[in-house]
Amino acid sequence: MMINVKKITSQILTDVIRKRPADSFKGTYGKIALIGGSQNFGGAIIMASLAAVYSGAGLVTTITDPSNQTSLHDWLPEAMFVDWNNFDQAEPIIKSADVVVIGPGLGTDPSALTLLTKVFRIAGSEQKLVIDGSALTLLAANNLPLPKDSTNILTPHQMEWQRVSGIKIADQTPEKNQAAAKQLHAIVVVKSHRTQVYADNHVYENTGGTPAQATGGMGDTLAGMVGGFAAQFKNPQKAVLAAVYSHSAIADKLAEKQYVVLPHQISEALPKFMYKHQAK
Ligand SMILES: NC(=O)C1=CN([C@@H]2O[C@H](COP(=O)(O)OP(=O)(O)OC[C@H]3O[C@@H](n4cnc5c(N)ncnc54)[C@H](O)[C@@H]3O)[C@@H](O)[C@H]2O)[C@@H](O)CC1
Ligand SMILES: Nc1ncnc2c1ncn2[C@@H]1O[C@H](COP(=O)(O)OP(=O)(O)O)[C@@H](O)[C@H]1O
Ligand SMILES: [Mg+2]
Repeated sequence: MMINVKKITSQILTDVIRKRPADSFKGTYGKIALIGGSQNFGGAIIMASLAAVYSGAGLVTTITDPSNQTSLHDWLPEAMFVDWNNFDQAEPIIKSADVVVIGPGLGTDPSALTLLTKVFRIAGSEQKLVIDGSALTLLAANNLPLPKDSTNILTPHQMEWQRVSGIKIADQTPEKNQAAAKQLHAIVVVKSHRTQVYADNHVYENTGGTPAQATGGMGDTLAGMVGGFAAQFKNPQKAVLAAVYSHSAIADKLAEKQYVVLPHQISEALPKFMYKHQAK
């Protein structure tokens, strides 16, 4: 049976980006832990962290390889750092986070699998887990079940989705994707030139996006934005839709005058973009 695909439009922005109440503090806007950034892929977790901070998240901790600490703080003094080899220090931070983003630049070596397994084990029912990049590749390759209590948000590109769902890229129809997303009990963002979101029994399709986004780090940035929005805005499904829409709307604007859009430019544009489109 034909599935009716709903379009993601600018309407989602004023619907989700609320005006900030005067009587608020950092905690009002959520705590996020971002986990990733192996020695080879340090940029991924820095771009994801940049996106989370610039989206307006209240407090951001980046749990990554110690080789990234200096460059992280060069880019983002707002983020706190934890050495991902020190799980005793990382665990309480992960447990008390409203949102955990895991996967950007995580890598697929045994230590990455151990860390992913530990995080899945402690994920709680109040938490939102954004699972991206190598975390998706690892969970597919090792048949790791998703944590059953947390709200899980997967952000695969089409090849990562093929690995996770078993559906070949050419066969990734809305019907097949929705069936696989339901089976996972997860919100699934299938990223492409017209990204689709599978959530609360609906299929949404983004109306924006430009080939100027086809560059490394663009998905890492989306993962950080999804985390930043999910940390601040109550409804997780709508927060994901607003992040997906904002990500391409900012890129479309930049691509009016640029051949390629650099992922960090999207993050840097977020504060002004969100101010402009917040609820009246
Ligand atoms: N600067 C950095 O540190 C960066 C780190 N990254 C990290 O690198 C790790 C690996 O991610 P990658 O996505 O690069 O590698 P993957 O191996 O997961 O996916 C890339 C492979 O999938 C195929 N593929 C992807 N999208 C496709 C599509 N739409 N159609 C057909 N084939 C497609 C490509 O041909 C390639 O073989 C992740 O953890 C990611 O976060 C990347 O985000 C790139 C930037
Ligand atoms: N031609 C395109 N048009 C619009 N968006 C695109 C295009 N190519 C890639 N993108 C977007 O760029 C991002 C790529 O994600 P991903 O492959 O995970 O990047 P990363 O290198 O950060 O892991 C997705 O959000 C995808 O929708
Ligand atoms: Mg990616």
